[in-house]
Amino acid sequence: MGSTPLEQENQELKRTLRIMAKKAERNEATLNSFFEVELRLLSCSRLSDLLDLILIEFKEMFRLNNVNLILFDPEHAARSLLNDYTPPAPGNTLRFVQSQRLLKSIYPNQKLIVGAPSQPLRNEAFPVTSNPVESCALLPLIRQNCLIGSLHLGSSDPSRYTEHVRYDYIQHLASVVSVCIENCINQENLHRLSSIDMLTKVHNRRSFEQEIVRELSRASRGGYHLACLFLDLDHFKMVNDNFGHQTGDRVLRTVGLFLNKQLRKTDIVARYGGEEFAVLLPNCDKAGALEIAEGLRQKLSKLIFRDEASKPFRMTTSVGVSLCKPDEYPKAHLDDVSYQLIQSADKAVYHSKHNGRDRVSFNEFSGPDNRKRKEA
Ligand SMILES: Nc1nc2c(ncn2[C@@H]2O[C@H](COP(=O)(O)OP(=O)(O)OP(=O)(O)O)[C@@H](O)[C@H]2O)c(=O)[nH]1
Repeated sequence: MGSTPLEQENQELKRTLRIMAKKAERNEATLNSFFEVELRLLSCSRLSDLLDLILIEFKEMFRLNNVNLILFDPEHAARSLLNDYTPPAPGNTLRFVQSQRLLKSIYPNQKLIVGAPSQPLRNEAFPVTSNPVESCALLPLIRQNCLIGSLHLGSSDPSRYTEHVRYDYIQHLASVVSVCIENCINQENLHRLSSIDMLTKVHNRRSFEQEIVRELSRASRGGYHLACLFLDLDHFKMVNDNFGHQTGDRVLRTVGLFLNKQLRKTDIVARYGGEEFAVLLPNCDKAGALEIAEGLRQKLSKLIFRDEASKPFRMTTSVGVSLCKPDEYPKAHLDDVSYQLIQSADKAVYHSKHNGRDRVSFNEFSGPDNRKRKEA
């Protein structure tokens, strides 16, 4: 027997209700995952972590085929923080622009773009892609009414982003991404500024003293040596006296640049005082540290500097080396170990100066002495 129209209507209503309940469930799950994403964005303090989250994890979290980003970076503020960063698809997923022309052409009214992209838009937003983009959301990244970038979400599903739906959440997401990008760049640059020596662009003394504790902790965990070199330019006062302070400054800048170039990325170069540089060599034993120290001394003595009248001159350097294996002092406070390691390398420089300069001396690390640190 067939059902009555009332029963049919009832069944239809029930079906609609079930669909609506499913939709509500889905929406709630989406909203929750959006909140999660937002929290993760806000907790990134490094630009590279933030970019990984956007360019790699967004794809999976939002089930997208492509996520690309353009950043307006006129003064290389972002790029300078990303020296070691490789985007997931280099050259395609992350691009930097120095002028706002491209961004202004994509967003003439600074408004979100959704739907199937036109061919020119597709070329700009998804320049090289193996996955078809049938619909997309292009989000203008705006700070203080200024376009700072563009985030492109691409899907192979033509119905994923359509012109007839409001996308309040992704608009909100774009605002959060914009704030996070700006914050990461500012925070990291501020941190960098406070840790570098403005004249030579290597670490300053404060930063060196933080780094040495960090490196000692790493060396202790890894069970390896940390070598510390002190390099003190000989008779530097004469450079200032004979050629002027500006030439002296130029010498210091050149030496800072030279040391940074000569050493590995994992080594730390710092200006410890006026004409004194300090270097940390992680995972380097005595023979290795002495060889590096001697190599630096020899190369430094061959560097040619010029005075204000372009007259060439050379300089020599006294070097002090010490090293320790911090896991041999498991009970010691790392501040005490670092204090003693610095003292030890400083003593070694003193020996070099005392024995005629332009040489490398080694001083045996005698173990941490917490009394000395407290007296100092
Ligand atoms: N141009 C310049 N000179 C500096 C700077 N900081 C310190 N100095 C100078 O570095 C010189 C250090 O002189 P001294 O400590 O006597 O050492 P030195 O002449 O190198 O002699 P030895 O170390 O004994 O070989 C002083 O003249 C300081 O004025 C700086 O930032 N720029």
